[in-house]
Amino acid sequence: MKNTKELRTWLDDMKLDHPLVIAGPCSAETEEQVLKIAHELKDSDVNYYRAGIWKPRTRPGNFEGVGALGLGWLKKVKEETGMKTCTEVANAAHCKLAIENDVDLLWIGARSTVSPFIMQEIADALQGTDKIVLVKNPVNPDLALWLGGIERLYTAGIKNLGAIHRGFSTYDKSKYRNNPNWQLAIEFQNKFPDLPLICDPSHITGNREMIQDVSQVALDLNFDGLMIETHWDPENAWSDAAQQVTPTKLKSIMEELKIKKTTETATSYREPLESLRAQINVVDDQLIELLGKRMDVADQIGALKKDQNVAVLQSRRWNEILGNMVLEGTSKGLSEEFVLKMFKAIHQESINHQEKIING
Ligand SMILES: O=C(O)C(=O)C[C@]1(C(=O)O)C=C[C@@H](O)C=C1
Repeated sequence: MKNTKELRTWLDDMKLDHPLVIAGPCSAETEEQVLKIAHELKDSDVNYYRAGIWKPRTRPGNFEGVGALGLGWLKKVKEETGMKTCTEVANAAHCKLAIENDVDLLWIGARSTVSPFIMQEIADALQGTDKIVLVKNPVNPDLALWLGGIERLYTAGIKNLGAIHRGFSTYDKSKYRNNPNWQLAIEFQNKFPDLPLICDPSHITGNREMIQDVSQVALDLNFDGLMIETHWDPENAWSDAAQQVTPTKLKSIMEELKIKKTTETATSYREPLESLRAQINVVDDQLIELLGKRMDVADQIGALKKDQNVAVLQSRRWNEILGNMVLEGTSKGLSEEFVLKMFKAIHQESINHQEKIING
């Protein structure tokens, strides 16, 4: 699959003056709940009404969705409000039922994207469909697996495609339910700048208080739209209660979001930008030059260690450097997280250099 402008035709054809908005409850619970939320969202920026019908849960025993019964409720949403509808599909049977019931947009969840078998089964079941199909990232930060899933659909003749960034599972404690790992989303855009990319701040945060901020970051990073779980009574939702917002809150989130231009041609922007970018280029060259010098010194230490039969890893020295650099870095306005990440990468490169000297 190659990047082409055609990948975004379905989105361009909608001629939206705001990001694409997909909203609705995490799960369809009752017909009354589905319709009540839909009516509250009818006169808003929402383009597609979402509701999970089949819910993959981490552990058995939780509410696993109402199943095919909910498809009739989504049909009613369309009849009564005119909003288009969408739901998650996870196997061939779901795809068949969703298409038969005229669901407009289907998404594939993170737990399905991880499995090439499931992705192929879904691609075969949807062969040639003109429905929009969005693929959530796999639970683990694996760009190739994510793109591979999308490619399976593309090869099956599905051309109205897109991706949803819902964050990545981590074992580390973090303020997010699923780590946004924005760098990976940036790499995704570098490879496929025209493939529509939607952010799911509900699953990234797991916490309704953080949805506004994460949505803003997504728009600042040129995401094309947002999928936000919305419930008329979030606290009592049957699934994901902590991350759903009310329809009123969703509307205020949309109003407060600052939508920025991709770029600007005015000289008042271009001229100072060019001069600042020239400065960045000089500093980047210096950084590379210095890193090269540091590795030369590491090579010399490596030769010494080889000579004296000493181990490459020197934890005490290494921890001393890390501690000092975090202090230095934070005093210059750098975050501890960044300093640690950067020096861990430098240390790894230094070890690789010494390994080559010692064993090469
Ligand atoms: O000080 C050393 O012994 C080094 O080899 C240098 C260095 C570094 O790059 O700073 C590399 C490996 C060690 O684990 C500790 C530090």
